[in-house]
Amino acid sequence: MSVMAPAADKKLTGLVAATFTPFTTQGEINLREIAHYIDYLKEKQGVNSIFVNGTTGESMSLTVAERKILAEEWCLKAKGKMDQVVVHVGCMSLKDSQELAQHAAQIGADGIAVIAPFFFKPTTTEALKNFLHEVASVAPTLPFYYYHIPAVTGVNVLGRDLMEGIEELIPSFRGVKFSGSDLMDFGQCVSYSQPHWSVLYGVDEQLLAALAMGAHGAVGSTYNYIGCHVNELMLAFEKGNLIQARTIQFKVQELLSFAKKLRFDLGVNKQLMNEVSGLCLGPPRLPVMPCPHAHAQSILQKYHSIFPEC
Ligand SMILES: CC(=O)N[C@@H]([C@@H](O)[C@H](O)[C@H](O)CO)[C@@H](O)CC(=O)C(=O)O
Repeated sequence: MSVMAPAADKKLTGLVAATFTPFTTQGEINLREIAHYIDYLKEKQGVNSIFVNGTTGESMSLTVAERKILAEEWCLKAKGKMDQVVVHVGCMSLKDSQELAQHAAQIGADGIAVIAPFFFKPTTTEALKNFLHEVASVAPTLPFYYYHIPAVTGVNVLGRDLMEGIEELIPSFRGVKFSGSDLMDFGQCVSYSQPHWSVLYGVDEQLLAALAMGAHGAVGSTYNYIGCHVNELMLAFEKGNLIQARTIQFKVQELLSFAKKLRFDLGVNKQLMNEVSGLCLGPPRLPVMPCPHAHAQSILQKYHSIFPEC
């Protein structure tokens, strides 16, 4: 594999889809769907950046080898189509994370992100920072993002505390993907952030509140299938049309609260994407269970009743 030139350091903004990992019906990674997936996001959803191998991509259920093959394919097929491909390289093992970070640099990713390890959890901010530093230091030319998702990791270090002095430790630090609902911490991250950093929000059902706090963009799973509507939300907010922005945000909430009553997990989420997009992303991988047909159908019906065609 040839080593690519370091990615240009562009600020990550706007709507970023956290992609699902395509699997065959036998549960193997399905690379053939990736090019179609990218076209779908760009043409039908107006999404121009992707966050791959994250939570939605079931990274923790993939082998390191699978994650490399997937990252390579996403970067290759996104070339000339997507503005940015950020590869999540977080693992429970520091060595695995470093291997994936080096690999992301070799394949021309635009950035890497790292989640807090959550089996042996860092018990202090310093321990978490040291872990992130060790990963970032093997790919020093790649913009580095901390992936904050405390409800999943159980690591409750505040984003703002993590940011304190971080650039001295990680010169490639470029921001946080903040998938938490603590809007005070989020606001403090934005207020502390440097002009070349991005603070992106990852709880799709309350994006508007984060925009009011100054979010530079949004990363989420639902942007795979409601991206075009959320783009309108962001545009309305930018233009100061809060009524329109709120109307769209309330629709997102209506869909998600309906889905949550029917056990909205990754299996259901992925099936909704399959149904809406017509792509063949397959089932999730165990331990995530496939979505029962009846659930998928009623959520799909709700989706169509709330969101007309883009
Ligand atoms: C816990 C979780 O999966 N959160 C999602 C959200 O997009 C979430 O699906 C959405 O807000 C619906 O609850 C993202 O923050 C995750 C994400 O960006 C990723 O897959 O890396």
